[in-house]
Amino acid sequence: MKNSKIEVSEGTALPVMEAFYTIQGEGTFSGSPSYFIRLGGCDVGCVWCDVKDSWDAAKWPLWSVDSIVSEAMKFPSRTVVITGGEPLMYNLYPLTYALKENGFRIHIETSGAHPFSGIFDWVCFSPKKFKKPHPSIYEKADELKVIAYHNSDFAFAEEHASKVKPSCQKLLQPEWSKKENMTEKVIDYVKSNPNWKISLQTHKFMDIP
Ligand SMILES: C[S@@+](CC[C@H](N)C(=O)[O-])C[C@H]1O[C@@H](n2cnc3c(N)ncnc32)[C@H](O)[C@@H]1O
Ligand SMILES: Nc1nc2[nH]cc(C(=O)O)c2c(=O)[nH]1
Ligand code: SF4
Ligand SMILES: [Mg+2]
Repeated sequence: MKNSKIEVSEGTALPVMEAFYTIQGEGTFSGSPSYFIRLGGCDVGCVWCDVKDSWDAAKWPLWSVDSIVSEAMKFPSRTVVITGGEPLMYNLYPLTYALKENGFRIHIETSGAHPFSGIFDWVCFSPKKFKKPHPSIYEKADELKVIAYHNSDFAFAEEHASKVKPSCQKLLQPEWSKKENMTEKVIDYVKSNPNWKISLQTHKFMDIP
């Protein structure tokens, strides 16, 4: 067995905080049954992050790529969502290659703060003010999902919208703790700017993972 640090740097073993079968709650594929793989580790530091427990990678066990894939195979959906933490902190080629070989459709949820790696069918890019995105994300993003927490987030959303490819879906998602106030603003913004759509965290309303 190789040194585990080398395995993580090569992406053949990864820290897994949790892996669970649920319904994609957000974005373009909201409502789709999906297997979520949540990798541990994030250095972005969003003040409103709903999964702060994920930040310290050392807290989470290392799983081999083979064990991640064999767990995913136990569920009926062939769509996996790789999230975190920030999944692009790792080399995602070994994991995504192995998932593809086993017939999965692969989505990612990322802040884009690290260089892009891996093979994906759908890339959800959620840029953050707390750590600038790496330029490699802009040509990869299929969905731009900006969290509306403050009024300045609409201008931040437009700044990133100007850099993604024309086919990229543009979504505004109210930050959960500010949803009473921000949902109203998001509704008004989208009605005046119809190239945007609303994304809600529907899993939280349904009280599912
Ligand atoms: C927990 S993050 C993990 C993936 C990656 N680090 C990222 O931020 O895209 C998954 C998604 O949840 C969103 N999110 C996190 N906390 C949120 C909150 N309090 N309200 C609304 N969306 C939130 C993120 O913007 C991202 O789109
Ligand atoms: N149901 C459900 N849908 C989600 N979409 C993105 C999530 C994430 O945390 O990346 C998430 C999540 O945590 N649960
Ligand atoms: S980038 Fe994602 S995981 Fe990291 S702090 Fe922000 S929302 Fe949380
Ligand atoms: Mg979540």
